[in-house]
Amino acid sequence: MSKKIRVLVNGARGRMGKEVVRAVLSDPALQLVGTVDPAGTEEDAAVIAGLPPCGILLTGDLATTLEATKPEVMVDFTVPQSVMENIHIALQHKVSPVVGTTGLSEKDLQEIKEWTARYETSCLIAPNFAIGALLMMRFACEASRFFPHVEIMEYHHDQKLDAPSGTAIKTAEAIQEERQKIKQGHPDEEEIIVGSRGGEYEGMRIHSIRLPGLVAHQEVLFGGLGQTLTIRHDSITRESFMPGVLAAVHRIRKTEGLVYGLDKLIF
Ligand SMILES: NC(=O)C1=CN([C@@H]2O[C@H](COP(=O)(O)OP(=O)(O)OC[C@H]3O[C@@H](n4cnc5c(N)ncnc54)[C@H](O)[C@@H]3O)[C@@H](O)[C@H]2O)C=CC1
Ligand SMILES: O=C(O)C1=N[C@H](C(=O)O)C[C@H](O)C1
Repeated sequence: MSKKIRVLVNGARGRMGKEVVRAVLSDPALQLVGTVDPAGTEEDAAVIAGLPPCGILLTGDLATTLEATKPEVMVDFTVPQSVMENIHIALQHKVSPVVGTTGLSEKDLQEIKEWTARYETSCLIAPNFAIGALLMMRFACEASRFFPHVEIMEYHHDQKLDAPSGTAIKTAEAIQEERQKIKQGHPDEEEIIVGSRGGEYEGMRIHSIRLPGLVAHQEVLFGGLGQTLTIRHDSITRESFMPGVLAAVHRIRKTEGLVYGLDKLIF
């Protein structure tokens, strides 16, 4: 059997981190070597994830843990405030980040690209790891060639820190490359309550809904003459992201530079 890929999970105490710990432990080709989360150190990562102990304890400092455990890949589901520093530290240690954390700007992506070149280490930034979400984005791009009037509605749990979601931003960016440029809505429309028409990206409106009970959902709604078309994806549980995360962990070391979007790695 070929050598196992050594994996560190950053944010291992979070909703996604626990799911990733379970997924990595269930994949015989991967070896969980480290778990980091300042919210709860010295606890067994598998126990936190609801499994029998695996002997890997949570630690609080990424750089020290990278040096001690020597992973090849760091999976990061943390918070927008720390993700840039996490990526920089991992790349400095020649560890490939597989990043699901959202809230990164275009400027951030440019900086990460420069780091990947400087440290000669690949990095994946994937706003959404669910295969269905990738297809939703792809189908939305296709539809926007025929229906340039489009609004994006994203629905998430109310603990989410960033708005709009990384997926909505990626969808709008991808649609923008395909669709005819137009100004949507009535030229004289007025917002009586500020924000009613949502955020604007290149003439497209993005609406962010936050409610308990939701996980991660998105509708791309197109309007044309006498018809509408809705393309919708629902992540009902966070397991939906795991096949994509595992595929990325398996492939990231075989690629170079910055990869933005899981579609670039698997389609
Ligand atoms: N790309 C994708 O497919 C998906 C992306 N996400 C994104 O992943 C991120 C995490 O989401 P959740 O797990 O729901 O959040 P969460 O709040 O449940 O977990 C975040 C964890 O990161 C930890 N953390 C905070 N600062 C840290 C640091 N400096 N180093 C290490 N750990 C740190 C927190 O203590 C917490 O345990 C969010 O940005 C979210 O938008 C979530 C689901 C899917
Ligand atoms: O915070 C979440 O939960 C999610 N975040 C990602 C995003 O911002 O698009 C991916 C998914 O929608 C879940």
